Amino acid sequence: MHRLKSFLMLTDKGYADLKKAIGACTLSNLALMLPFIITIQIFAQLLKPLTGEAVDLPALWMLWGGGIAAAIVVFLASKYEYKKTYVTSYLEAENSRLSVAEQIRKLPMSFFNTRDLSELTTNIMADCATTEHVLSHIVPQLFANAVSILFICILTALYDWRMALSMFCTVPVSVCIIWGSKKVQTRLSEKQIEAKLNASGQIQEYLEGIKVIKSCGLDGAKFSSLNRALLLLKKMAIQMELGTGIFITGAQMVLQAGIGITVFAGTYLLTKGKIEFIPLLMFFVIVVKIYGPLIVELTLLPELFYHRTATKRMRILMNASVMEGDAGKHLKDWNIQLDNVSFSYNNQSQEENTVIKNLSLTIPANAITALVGPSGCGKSTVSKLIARFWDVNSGCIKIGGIDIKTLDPEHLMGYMSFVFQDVILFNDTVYNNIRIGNMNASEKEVRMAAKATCCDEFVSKLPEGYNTMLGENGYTLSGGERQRISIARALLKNAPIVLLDEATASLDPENEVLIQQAISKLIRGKTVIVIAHRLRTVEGADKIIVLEEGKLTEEGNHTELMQKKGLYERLYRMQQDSLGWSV
Ligand SMILES: Nc1ncnc2c1ncn2[C@@H]1O[C@H](COP(=O)(O)OP(=O)(O)OP(=O)(O)O)[C@@H](O)[C@H]1O
Repeated sequence: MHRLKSFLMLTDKGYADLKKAIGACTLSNLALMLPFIITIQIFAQLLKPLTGEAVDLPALWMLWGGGIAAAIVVFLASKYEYKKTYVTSYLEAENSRLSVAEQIRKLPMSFFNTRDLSELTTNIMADCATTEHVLSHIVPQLFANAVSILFICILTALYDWRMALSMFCTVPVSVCIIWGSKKVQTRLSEKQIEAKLNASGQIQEYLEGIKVIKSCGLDGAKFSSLNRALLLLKKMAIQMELGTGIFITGAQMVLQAGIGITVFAGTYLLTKGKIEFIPLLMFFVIVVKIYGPLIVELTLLPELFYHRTATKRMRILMNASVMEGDAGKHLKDWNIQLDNVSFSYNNQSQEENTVIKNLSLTIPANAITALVGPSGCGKSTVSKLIARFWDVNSGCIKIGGIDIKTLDPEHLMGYMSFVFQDVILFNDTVYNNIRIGNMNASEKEVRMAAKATCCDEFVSKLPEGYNTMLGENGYTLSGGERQRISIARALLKNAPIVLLDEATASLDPENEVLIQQAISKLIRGKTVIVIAHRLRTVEGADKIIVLEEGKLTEEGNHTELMQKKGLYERLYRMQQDSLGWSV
């Protein structure tokens, strides 16, 4: 049973509930036998005149009474079963969705590098729905049916083992057929799930990229690749149905041969005088009745195989090791130090994969440090490593003398504010989008942060001011407005370390002035790391670190670096020249 818990990835409560659901389902199945047993008894009474015996009327009335009582028991047992199977399975599905989301929050970014959004959405929605279905419609029924069948098998065997043998002799053969098809079904399930993921990925890409698709005239090409993905999905779904259908139908045919064997064996025993007519009739009624649950059992087993395949990715996700660390260690000094750090995104040590190479540098506390260098030199990567989005492959990063690998990532994040070029806004009100920076902030503090970052003026023009819904990723706002909201968020968080990654790169001069004003309020008295392409914007930084191909090449302030006449000076001059460029 414990294997079932890990197979279905259940929580402790979910596992306890599943055991209750199996018990309730078994109880309900056994209760359903009561009317059947009573009907047989009534039947036996009514047929007595055929053998010259008299009908026992008081016994018959008792049986009618028993029938009514059995109906009440069936009703109560079904109600209990419903509550225990369906209600608890939906609760458990909700829990498992939450635990997947919780796990995703704790996973290192390296985990996401090999997975796309549609796969993770499938993990949270479809895989959890599969578990929900298995919990509500498969496992309890599978176990309960098995118990009921075993119960009837024992009862009939006690009465007449020869008839029991003829009734159940085909069961092991048909179960073996289904079990033997496990490999084929797993392969078909894998292919179908792969096709499903591919199709949902294509749909997502098509919808997300609709602007580019239209502007580049890719409608035809992109639509045909989406079309191909959907056709493949259809093909795989049909293959899956056919593949499963062949085995299930084959197993059912073998199973139902048991009815013929029972009739043949019963008739043979009757002609030899080894069984009486009425018991034989009862066996015939039982055999017809029992084959219903047996057929259901044969169709439920393949669903269990499918579930195993469908939840493979979810299992990998839930078993992936999360980033850990101490949440109780407090940082008191914001001096950041990188000691001989090397890093590659795919965790491989070959030179061509290494993005950061034996990098040692110091980012002084309460000062502005700029990371500059040619595109792809590793500026953003360094900032991601400092925030522990990824762990370094070798060397170490210390903040205030403490290795950040020993700190809980969420705890570490509490010391940092980020302003990225790509602002992520949620489909919520302006107010709540700012408050994300500090969920404990009062309304006054949120409004103050919005005013300080020049959000107030555009928010007051929105139809419902701070209560205006922003739509998915704030599509109703301009780039500059979105950026100001993200700075308001960071200001509200008031973290001692601020990371600015190309925060003003794509803004027009008017917006840039507003954002510079907002940023200067945000970074006052903080340890600031600025990543910038336009060197003009970091001329005033206390320290400028120049990177090239993941290595430190120069460091100093603007004047010192200009005097060195190295890479920085070259890049600076090139950018100055390009200012005169026009179309
Ligand atoms: N998630 C990722 N997975 C694999 N490689 C990555 C990933 N992110 C960045 N890289 C690679 O790492 C290298 C450094 O990227 P990074 O974004 O740090 O450079 P950058 O200096 O910030 O560039 P830019 O100035 O163009 O933004 C690049 O070669 C890039 O292709």
